[in-house]
Amino acid sequence: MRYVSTRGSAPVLSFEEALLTGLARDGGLYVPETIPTLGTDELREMATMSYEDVAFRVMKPFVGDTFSDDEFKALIAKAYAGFNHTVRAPLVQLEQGHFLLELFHGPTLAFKDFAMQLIGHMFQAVLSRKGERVTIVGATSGDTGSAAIEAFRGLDNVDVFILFPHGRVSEVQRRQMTTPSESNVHALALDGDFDDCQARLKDMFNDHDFRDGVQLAGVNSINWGRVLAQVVYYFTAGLAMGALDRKVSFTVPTGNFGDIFAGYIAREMGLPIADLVVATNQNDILHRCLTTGGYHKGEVHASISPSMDIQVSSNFERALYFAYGQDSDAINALMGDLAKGGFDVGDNALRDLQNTYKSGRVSEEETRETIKTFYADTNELLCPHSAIGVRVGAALRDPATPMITLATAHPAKFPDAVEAATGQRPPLPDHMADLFDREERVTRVPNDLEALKDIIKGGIAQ
Ligand SMILES: Cc1ncc(COP(=O)(O)O)c(C=O)c1O
Ligand SMILES: N[C@@H](CCOP(=O)(O)O)C(=O)O
Repeated sequence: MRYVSTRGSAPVLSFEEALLTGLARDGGLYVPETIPTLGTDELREMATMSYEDVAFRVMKPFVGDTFSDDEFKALIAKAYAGFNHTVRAPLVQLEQGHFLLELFHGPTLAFKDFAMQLIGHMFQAVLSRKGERVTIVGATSGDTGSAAIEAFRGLDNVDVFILFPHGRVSEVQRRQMTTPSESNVHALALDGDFDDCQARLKDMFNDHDFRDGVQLAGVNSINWGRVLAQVVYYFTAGLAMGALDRKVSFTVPTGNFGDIFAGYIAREMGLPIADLVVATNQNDILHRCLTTGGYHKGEVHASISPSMDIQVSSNFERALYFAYGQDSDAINALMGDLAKGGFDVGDNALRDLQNTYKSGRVSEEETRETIKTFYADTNELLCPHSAIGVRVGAALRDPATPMITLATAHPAKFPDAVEAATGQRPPLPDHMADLFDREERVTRVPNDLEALKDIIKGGIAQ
């Protein structure tokens, strides 16, 4: 399998190279040159397999010969051994025809663990084989950062620097990033919003001297490995719901568009999916774009679903690339316009996007109301991001097609918002029970590329 950049002029890479490269050298995102498909017989066999066995079947065609089959199976087994649920991603029925896919049973309580735990083990295997070390820099609105730190803490061939927007993540999220004591972990609180963090990260990748000098690597969904690992749970959930005999739909709380794009890949691979529904919070640029075709940047408004406080949605570039028939010239033009403020999607591409994705938007008040009603009806707590998915999923579902809404984080990561809506404070699980007693270590950093580069160069282990 070969990987090409959405912008068309970066080298074509193998899976191993794409994993270590992160952002393409032309500023684009790597995508597989072709999307492999799985036949009905293979899907039928997968319907009764464990999460790990499905993961192997789904990812193997993309990974090629980077790992032997036995090595790849062992990496997958290690990745999910620490999850706190035997089926890894359980489905819970919400109401007739509407199901919740719980993706928060990993070590940091968010869906990011599914991919991050796996690519952590993949990085270790590849780096030890090559005798190389890398500097991972990540941008986070809260969950990618904690998952990355958990996956890479204490490794001696990796330094990990995480940029998060100062004051704009939940206290639990912040402490997950600032309390690990390993010297290869560096939590950087940036004066800005998540879009600033992600923009500075991409600036670092686009500064080739810096990137080569520090052996920069990325574990955001910039990295194809992240998106790939997230494709798996669409298969386990869809097949468990009988997707071979009837289509199923998914609703996905969305910000950087990596998770919903993984659903698109699952559908292209042959999983019978009816609707893929994008659910946004008040930062609704994706919903507006899918509705009107206009993608114009505004201010990021802080919300009670902070992980989705995003305006410049990185993976939307991948979606546009396919909507424009893999035309990298078109993507270069759109991304050039985005740098100046925004763009309008062409008519054909917009039709394609609208055939591929549906969308809905949920206000702050509606999010609180959904958490409250859900608690009153079920006695269960929902995280604000998952609540946004549940509300949009319920509104847009077709009664004849099962709807699976992704529950992307555990309510205990957002206790203030959940308590304000329900009066109930969700307790942290045992392994994090002393989180508020642990000492924090964080560097406050300016939204300034040169300053950040200096901080990172100075922090790398010699
Ligand atoms: C809890 C939670 N829900 C939803 C999202 C949005 O996912 P994506 O950025 O893949 O669209 C995020 C951030 O990635 C998140 O952390
Ligand atoms: N919501 C994310 C933002 C980064 O997304 P990624 O999928 O590109 O890593 C977060 O929690 O950090």
